[in-house]
Amino acid sequence: MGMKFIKKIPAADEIKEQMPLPEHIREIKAQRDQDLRKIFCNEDDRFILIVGPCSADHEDSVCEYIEKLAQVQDRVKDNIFVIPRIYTNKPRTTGEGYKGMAHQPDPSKEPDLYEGIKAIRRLHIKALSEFYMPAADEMLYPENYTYLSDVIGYNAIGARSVENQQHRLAVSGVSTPVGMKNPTSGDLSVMLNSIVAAQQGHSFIYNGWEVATTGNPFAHAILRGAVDSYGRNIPNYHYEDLINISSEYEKRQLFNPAIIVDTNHANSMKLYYEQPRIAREILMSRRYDSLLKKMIKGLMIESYLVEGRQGIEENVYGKSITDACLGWESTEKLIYFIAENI
Ligand SMILES: O=C[C@H](O)[C@H](O)COP(=O)(O)O
Ligand SMILES: C=C(OP(=O)(O)O)C(=O)O
Repeated sequence: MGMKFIKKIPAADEIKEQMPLPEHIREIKAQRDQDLRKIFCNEDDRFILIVGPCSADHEDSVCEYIEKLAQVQDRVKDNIFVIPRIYTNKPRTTGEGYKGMAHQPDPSKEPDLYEGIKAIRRLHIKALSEFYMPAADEMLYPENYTYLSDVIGYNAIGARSVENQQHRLAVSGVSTPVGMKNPTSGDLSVMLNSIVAAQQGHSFIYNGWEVATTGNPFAHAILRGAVDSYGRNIPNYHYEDLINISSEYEKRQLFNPAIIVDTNHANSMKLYYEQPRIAREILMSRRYDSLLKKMIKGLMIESYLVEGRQGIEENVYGKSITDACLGWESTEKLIYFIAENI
């Protein structure tokens, strides 16, 4: 077997016991989770913004970013529900490159998965305890979800994982909203089928247990654009796309139909500075059509303290080492614009 067993990682219960979420924060989180579910049930018409760095690479810069976001959240709280992105696992197209804090708690050092698991739990607990906003993360490794299940407010299943059965079944056992992204090919039936699967209960093997789930009625769609067989980008945020997708989605008679639009990735062709323009266009489409107004519940925006991206060795504080992000000033302006124009 070409696999070396390096270290036995303690089970989630053990790590949670060592690093508990304080009781009063649990209550705040439960309230915030309840508020978010109400948005998905159409009982609250606030617009969701899932916003933050492409990857949560350093605890200090990510927390500084979220502190700024919390101040803005306070000013726009009547119209906008902010979910910070704390993305601690990164899927990679070829397997090469930084795979997130879960792999490398210090991006300049060698991978250390045991320290990584503790580092990502520490970061989620710190951000939640200081700023009271449960964050979004990508459920890249379904088996690792248990290490964070009490702290995360929103999960996404990425474009490279959404057709995978274990991801879909794991989502069926999550009680907070989970966004299922369209796959990189753009095939919408894959995304819609993943929602069908996640909304039903299943029995399967998970972390050495036979488990049964009841289905997640808050599994929904995230549109992130696509790439064709020649590597060209095909956005899916334009008015006609949104109308077609919303009608297809409605036909399936799923629980709580909802769409989040990712303004970066293949929608912006990874041109991070296009995100404000794309966000404006989506707001306009939403205002124009009542079905879109109901279905499009929010946006996902990639943003960090400093705009753009850098090589992992460059060490600019608060600048992305994965995909290029919008800088803080443009992000703040964009959030206020959205708050005034939804
Ligand atoms: O969001 C980040 C990236 O788009 C995703 O992880 C894939 O990255 P890569 O194509 O640079 O590997
Ligand atoms: C990896 C991400 O997205 P996608 O799965 O759409 O590529 C992401 O949102 O960081």
